This record gives sequence, structure tokens and C-alpha cells, in this order.
Amino acid sequence: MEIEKTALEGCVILKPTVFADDRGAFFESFNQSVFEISTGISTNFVQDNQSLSSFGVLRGLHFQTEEFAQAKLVRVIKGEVLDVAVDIRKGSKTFGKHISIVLNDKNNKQLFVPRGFAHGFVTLSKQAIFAYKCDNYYQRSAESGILYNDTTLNIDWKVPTNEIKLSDKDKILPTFDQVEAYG
Ligand SMILES: Cc1cn([C@H]2C[C@H](O)[C@@H](COP(=O)(O)OP(=O)(O)O[C@H]3O[C@@H](C)C(=O)[C@@H](O)[C@H]3O)O2)c(=O)[nH]c1=O
Repeated sequence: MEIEKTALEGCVILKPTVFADDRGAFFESFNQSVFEISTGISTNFVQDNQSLSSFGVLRGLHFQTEEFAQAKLVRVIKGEVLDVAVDIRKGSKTFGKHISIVLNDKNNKQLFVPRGFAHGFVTLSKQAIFAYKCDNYYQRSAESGILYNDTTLNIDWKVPTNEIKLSDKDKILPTFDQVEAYG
């Protein structure tokens, strides 16, 4: 397992060791002990999620508020996405900053997104299966988010605006300035 720190403290890229042979390939997509030892992060994941999206589908930017906040370990099983995490932690020196990383079924990269981040992705391939672990349960009443094209955040989603597909819910998310910081 390779670990790469990012510009945002607590956001870590993980690259599992892949064992390829003439049958195909194998890797451990999650091993709690390896995760904790290699990242130094202690979590208790309680929910696994999976979504299927077609090209241009943008899910985000999402987070759950306060005590319902979720850390996520995200990856792509099939296809390719541009994954984005935005720091919304009160007092963080990178508050309002974001990172973006290409996750696909070739690089097998995973991104750990701590609590206190808004998270989203856009699908770059024809289809993408996105999978993630969460350390807190889904709570509909605590759902919140930030508009993907917020001008303060200024995220380059790499997909032309006219090809981006959003849910009705994501079309009316608040702007960054309207959102309360985490913590
Ligand atoms: C996220 C979630 C949704 N749902 C339901 C609610 C709704 O009817 C349907 C689709 O939900 P959404 O449109 O919110 O799904 P989606 O837009 O894929 O939401 C996800 O986006 C990514 C970027 C994240 O970071 C996740 O935390 C989550 O917010 O699934 C659950 O039952 N459990 C869950 O954990």
C-alpha cells in the first residue's frame, strides 16, 4: 500500500498493492489494520455505498452536517472520475481550498476524505461505478452541500458545462458563502 499526502491535511491518497498474474489481478480494496498503520488514521467505517453514473454526471458537492459528518474512503471500480474534496473545517489553514484527483479502474487509487469536507465527483468515462466507505450512517435530514460551480471555490471539473448532468437536489445547493463551516 502506497500512501501519498495531499495539500489538504488529513486527505490522503492510497494505492493498494496489486497482484497481477495470468488470471487477471487481485488487490485488497480495504484492510483495516493496513489502513490504520499506513495512514495513522483510526476510523470505524459503518456503511458501504456504490453508485453507477454515465459521462458528465456530477454528484456533489455533498456533506452531512455536525454530528452526522462522514469521513469517506472513495474509489472507482469501473471507469474514471474526477474526484474533488473541499475543506470546510472551521479554522483550517486550507479552509475553502480543494483538491481534485483522477480515480479510475487502472490506477486503483483511493482517496480518504475526512469529516469536515464537502465531496463530489464528475464521471469522465462512458460509465463509472463509484464505491465508498463511510464512518457514519446516512442521515437524510443532515444532508447538505455546495453548488459545484461556486465561484469562490472555482473548481475545474474538466467537463464542459453543457455536458454536466446534476440531480435536481444538486442544482439548488447553497453557495460556499452560505454554508456553515464544520466544527
Ligand atoms: C447517499 C445515500 C443516498 N441514499 C438514497 C437517497 C436517494 O433516494 C438516493 C440517491 O441519493 P443521492 O442523490 O444523494 O446520491 P448521490 O448524489 O450519489 O450522493 C452521494 O454523493 C457523493 C458525492 C457523496 O459524497 C456521498 O456522500 C453521497 O452524498 O439514494 C441512501 O439511501 N443512502 C445513502 O447513503
